This record gives sequence, structure tokens and C-alpha cells, in this order.
Amino acid sequence: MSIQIPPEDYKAELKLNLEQHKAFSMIINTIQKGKSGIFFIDVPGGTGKTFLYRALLAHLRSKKLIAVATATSGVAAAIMPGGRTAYSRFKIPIDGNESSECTMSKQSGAAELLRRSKLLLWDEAPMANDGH
Ligand SMILES: Nc1ncnc2c1ncn2[C@@H]1O[C@H](COP(=O)(O)OP(=O)(O)OP(=O)(O)O)[C@@H](O)[C@H]1O
Repeated sequence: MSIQIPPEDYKAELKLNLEQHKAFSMIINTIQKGKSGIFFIDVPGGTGKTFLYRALLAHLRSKKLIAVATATSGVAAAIMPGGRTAYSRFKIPIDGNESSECTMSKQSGAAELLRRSKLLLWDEAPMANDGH
């Protein structure tokens, strides 16, 4: 099932401010080069993180690449097209502790989706419980 890309998200790429554009280019360049990377977007609330994420998701999905959008809270997940909570997408136990593991089998469709994805986005990652 494909995810509908809102028309305004295509245009978001053209409206990125300097900082957003810097992050966008760094992430897209890494993906284009086939490299791996972990990027942490650390800015105050209301400064355009979601705007950047939506531009990234639209850019990759418009090229038929898989970009997975997750967030710690359901509210943040819901404002990204195709967004799911990280707990749901990565099958993280809700009452997890230091020894708990994701309940995802390697053969599952969910695991295959993650393997094929070019971008795994986790909004509000630091808000996840200590055990995660
Ligand atoms: N480059 C931009 N051009 C136009 N509008 C923008 C731009 N960046 C952000 N905005 C707008 O500014 C507002 C705040 O941006 P956004 O919701 O992306 O911030 P946020 O960092 O995700 O906020 P929060 O931390 O509260 O989730 C939104 O209305 C968004 O559409």
C-alpha cells in the first residue's frame, strides 16, 4: 500500500530555511551515496523539525524509495504522512526494561520493510522510556 504524499510536502523542500536545508542535504547526500548515518536533530520546539521531516519523506517517497516515519508519541506520529509510533513500527515492548527485546521476527513483513528502507525517522526519540 503506498502512502499519499501531500502536495504541500513536495513544495516544502523548496521552502527550507538555511539550517533545514543543511540538514536535508546532509541526510539526502548520505542516502544517495549508499552510506549509513545517524543524525540527531536537536533544536527547540516549533523551529521546523516536522517541516524538515515532511520534506525528507516526500523527497524519498517521490523517488519510490522507502522512508519510515515514527515518533515516540502517537500525536507526533500522526502529523507525518504514514507515521506510526516507534513502539508499533519497531515492535518495542511498551513495558520494556534493559533486558527486553523487540518482538519482530527476521522473516516478517515489518522486518523486510525496515531492511529495504532508506530512511528511518524517529521523532521525539529522547522522550522514549529509559528501558528503550
Ligand atoms: N521553512 C519553512 N517555511 C515555511 N514554514 C515553515 C518552515 N519551517 C517551519 N515552518 C512552519 O513553522 C511551524 C512550526 O514548524 P514545525 O511544526 O515543523 O516545528 P517543530 O520543530 O516540529 O515543532 P514541535 O517541536 O512543536 O513539534 C509550522 O507551522 C511549519 O509549517
